[in-house]
Amino acid sequence: MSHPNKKRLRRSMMFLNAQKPSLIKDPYLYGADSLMLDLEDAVAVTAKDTARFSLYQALKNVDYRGCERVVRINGLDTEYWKEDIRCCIAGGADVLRIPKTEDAKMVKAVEDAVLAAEREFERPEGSTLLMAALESAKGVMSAYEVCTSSERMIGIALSGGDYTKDLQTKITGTGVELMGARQQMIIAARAAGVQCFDTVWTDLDNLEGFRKEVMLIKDMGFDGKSIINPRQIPIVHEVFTPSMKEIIFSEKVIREIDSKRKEGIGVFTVDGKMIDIAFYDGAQRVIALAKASGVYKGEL
Ligand SMILES: CC(=O)SCCNC(=O)CCNC(=O)[C@H](O)C(C)(C)COP(=O)(O)OP(=O)(O)OC[C@H]1O[C@@H](n2cnc3c(N)ncnc32)[C@H](O)[C@@H]1OP(=O)(O)O
Ligand SMILES: O=C([O-])CC(=O)C(=O)O
Ligand SMILES: [Mg+2]
Repeated sequence: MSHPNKKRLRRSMMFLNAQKPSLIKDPYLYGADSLMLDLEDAVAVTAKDTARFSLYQALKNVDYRGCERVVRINGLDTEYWKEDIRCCIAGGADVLRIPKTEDAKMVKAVEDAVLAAEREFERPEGSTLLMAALESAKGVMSAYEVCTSSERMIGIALSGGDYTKDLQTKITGTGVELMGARQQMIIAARAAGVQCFDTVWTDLDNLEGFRKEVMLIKDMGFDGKSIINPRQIPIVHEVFTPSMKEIIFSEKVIREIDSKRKEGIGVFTVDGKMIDIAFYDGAQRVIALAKASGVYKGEL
């Protein structure tokens, strides 16, 4: 099974609380690549049923205008997750985010419930995608097995709040406590051919610190970031969208490699930088990201 949306653009994945009907009505207006409607930690235990009901109504009745609808279900150690899944599939969610994922067995349990619900509500089998949040040392240690646990898996996301609790440290704002997890997760995701997303930044008014963190994770290779507030969207998009300078350089690299190959030349320079075939895929990736982000005006 290969799903057309498995690798779509997911620079910004914005959480919103499914408990508040006002929040989930028209949030696509903010322009995040994906919306993550939360049934888990943003929803008080006393409001789980009402949140699920308002989520179902929103999935059924709101036109999200192409914005991907991810739902974070409750954890597998709760009494809620099975009903969450039925409600998501009945409503037509695009992706389910599994919180606190520790191993492939947990993904398989969700996959079984999703397939049963797709049959029950007559949705195409395999149409619902999955992603897994890793929120513990054990989860991060299992990153590769989780990435390869299901054909439905789009990728893994670091969940720094719960993860640092498990590591017996805290979010410092410097990123030092998340370094090992980020490195291990991006390597696992790339080895498995799936996407990798960074954790939320909760220090809402510190937008400079946020920008630094986005730049760091972009340079590490991440595909995007979980976010919690519309103010964070333009920063993520600015950092993740290739600049005109990068686009023009990548075009030159692609064209020069194509033409030098015909002349039998393997290594040369572009704007004073050594280039050979090893740089081809990276340049193609910049152009693909520019196209997906809607900023490419060239002819490649
Ligand atoms: C550790 C974890 O588990 S993280 C995942 C769970 N957390 C969440 O889902 C939290 C999502 N975010 C939020 O609920 C809010 O942004 C808060 C509570 C953090 C801050 O709320 P506020 O102080 O109201 O933020 P702010 O003043 O920037 O809001 C501005 C506008 O954006 C809206 N807004 C804020 N956050 C969101 C959001 N995540 N999605 C959609 N709209 C939002 C507000 O409703 C407000 O709209 P209005 O001007 O029409 O009233
Ligand atoms: O997924 C996230 O980034 C939010 C979260 O649950 C956590 O930090 O524990
Ligand atoms: Mg968490």
